[in-house]
Amino acid sequence: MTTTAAPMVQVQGLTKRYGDTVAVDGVDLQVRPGEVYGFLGPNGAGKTTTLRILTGLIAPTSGSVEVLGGSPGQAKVLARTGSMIESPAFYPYLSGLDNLRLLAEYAEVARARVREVLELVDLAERAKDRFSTYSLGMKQRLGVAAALLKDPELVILDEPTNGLDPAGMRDMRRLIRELGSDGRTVVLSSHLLGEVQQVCDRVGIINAGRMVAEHDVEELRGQQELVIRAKPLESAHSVLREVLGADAVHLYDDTLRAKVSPDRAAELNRLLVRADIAVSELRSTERALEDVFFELTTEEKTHAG
Ligand SMILES: Nc1ncnc2c1ncn2[C@@H]1O[C@H](COP(=O)(O)OP(=O)(O)OP(=O)(O)O)[C@@H](O)[C@H]1O
Repeated sequence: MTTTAAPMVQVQGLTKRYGDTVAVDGVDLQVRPGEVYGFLGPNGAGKTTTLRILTGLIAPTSGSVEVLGGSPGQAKVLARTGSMIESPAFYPYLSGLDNLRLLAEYAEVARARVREVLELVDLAERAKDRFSTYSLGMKQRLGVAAALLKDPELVILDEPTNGLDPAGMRDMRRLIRELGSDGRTVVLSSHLLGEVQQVCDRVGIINAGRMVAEHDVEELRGQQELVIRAKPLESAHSVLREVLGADAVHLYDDTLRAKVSPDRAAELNRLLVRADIAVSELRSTERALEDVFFELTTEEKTHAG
């Protein structure tokens, strides 16, 4: 665990182009010591590209990237970083144990550490079975075990639950939470909101190569809004827009969602009734991360034209 407050990862204006494709477009992000940071975005948003840059696998086109106070790929940085980017490669005919022993030897890590990481990822009992007999979840957990061999301060995992069944996902989530509570800093990418909500402290949302938001998960979850069901809905929409501003009211299925404090419910109800609108429901709710995500990514699309 690090005692300095300096960020573990500091990225500014990061851009990566492949010919005409801009995979990552001016991304800023900051990962703080000890947090589990979720890098969330739909397929093709630029998550893997960014994580590959953070681990020094590829070079950025432009922008500044600092990992653990150094440059990605530098030996002293790699020594303190563990990563699993895309599916980890292991020898199918060797056991999990022997695969890790080979890696440990290569990385000059003590053999005893192999047992420790197998325990950590809950694979000790199947350690002597061939890799090819493992379930996808076990293969992924072995990938995490490999990433942990050097006892890294920073762990970078690209879509660690991708393709796993519900039980495999649950085990992986539990493992990530354990890593986080151990004082390690974890950066993971995911296209699953629920997952990020369950395991991360902070989330950076990326869409079409651009960072659309960076928030505390609690802060996002804690945002309140009013759900209003009324007839005619369009009239209710225009009344609320007038009072609250166009940005604060959205149509969502057959309801209106207003980003206001629940204290204003009675006042808004009065206004609607006075305008001859029948209000059948008016309640406050916490905004789901999914709504926030949807709103941010569609806004971004609109801005991008
Ligand atoms: N080596 C490459 N050559 C050309 N284009 C690439 C390359 N790698 C990624 N891209 C493109 O860059 C964009 C971002 O890809 P990236 O893999 O980073 O997204 P992602 O968010 O990780 O999505 P996924 O979850 O689908 O992997 C995509 O349009 C992708 O096709």
